[in-house]
Amino acid sequence: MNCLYAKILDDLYYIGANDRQTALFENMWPLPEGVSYNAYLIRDEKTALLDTVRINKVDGFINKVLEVLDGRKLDYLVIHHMEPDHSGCITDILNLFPDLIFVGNKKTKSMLYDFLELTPDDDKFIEVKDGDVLDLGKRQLQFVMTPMVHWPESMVSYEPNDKILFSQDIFGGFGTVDGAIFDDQADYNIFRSETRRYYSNIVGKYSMMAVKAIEKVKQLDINIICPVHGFVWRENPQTIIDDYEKWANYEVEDGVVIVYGSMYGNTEGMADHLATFLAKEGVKNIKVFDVSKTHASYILNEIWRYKGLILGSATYDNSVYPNMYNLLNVLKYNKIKNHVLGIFGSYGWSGGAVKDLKAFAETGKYDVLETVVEARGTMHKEEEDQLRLLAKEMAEKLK
Ligand SMILES: Cc1cc2nc3c(=O)[nH]c(=O)nc-3n(C[C@H](O)[C@H](O)[C@H](O)COP(=O)(O)O)c2cc1C
Repeated sequence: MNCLYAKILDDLYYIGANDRQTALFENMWPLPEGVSYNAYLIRDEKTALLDTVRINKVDGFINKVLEVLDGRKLDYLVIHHMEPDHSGCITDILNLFPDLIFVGNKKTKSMLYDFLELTPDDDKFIEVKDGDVLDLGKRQLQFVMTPMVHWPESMVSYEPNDKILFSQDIFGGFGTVDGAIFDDQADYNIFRSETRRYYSNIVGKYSMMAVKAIEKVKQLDINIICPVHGFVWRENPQTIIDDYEKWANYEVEDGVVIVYGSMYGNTEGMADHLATFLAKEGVKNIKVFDVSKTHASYILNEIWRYKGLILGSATYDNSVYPNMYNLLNVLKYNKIKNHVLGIFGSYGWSGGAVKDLKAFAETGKYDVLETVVEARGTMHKEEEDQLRLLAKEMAEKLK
């Protein structure tokens, strides 16, 4: 039965599960490299389980919890986050240890009823607020509220003796933990893109709240970060703090993402010409995506990374191409900032795509390039020259 287990420190254990079976996280985001659900168990004068895993991994998880408890009962179940990928086994754990005491905040308590129909008595639920401490014996857990990162009840806890942050979704990423549970056992560069894809698609829209949460946890002296997805950071926790801080502040690198929506190749041809012109202008990182082919989560991941964004669309029923419309919505609700935006498109008779792209540009905080290129049918010499100009304007902005 799949279940991962590792000793982090004396009487502190990682218990988690790799999920390579689920195709789509939240039934939306592709998981080609899987995802891990991480929980932690502290064996002190009191025992405490920090979160659980998704229900599809319940059997292995329960076995491992029992093994690590080694005959002891579970005193506390700390719930940092009620999303089902972490709360999925709560009822099973409660069935095993009916006397356990839940630890959560006010919102957690109501969610226990909303999602699991659990109504613990007052003496079976410790309601914590910012700064409250749960004493386990040698170790304590100090709670820090991190609302909307990325649910209202989300909170983290800090263990001051060993300087450990149990950070729930914050500092997590997609990708299974393949043998290497700790950051010093693996090359993070291999996982960075999947971590950014997790951030940009799952946490990104709450970036304002993420900035606040990161500011709060940065006040703590941290040696180890234990998130609920991905590595345990014990060698270089600052690496993931720096990455998250950068992404939450929409800090970007030089480079351009071109995304196009095209049925018969006219818009695609413009995109390829534009990429060539950008390269000639000396732009180094250029990525071109067909909006109908690449899942929006990958496109958003690259947009989150690079400063330049150029959107091109064929006209479809007087409007922007439907799959591009979907991406525009993704960009809108993620409140993308710090980007230079270019626009191009193609139409057959009365147009519509470029008009819609221009209207989209006004909905966000984009630095919109002056040249907008619109071809009737295929790109002609005039549009080719305009695309060259558009590339030049973008390159100038990246200098
Ligand atoms: C299903 C369909 C619907 C279209 N609707 C419109 C339209 O409403 N207005 C318009 O000007 N052109 C319309 N066109 C024409 C395309 O926008 C035009 O052929 C464009 O060059 C296609 O670009 P592409 O080769 O990148 O797909 C439509 C084309 C198709 C195939």
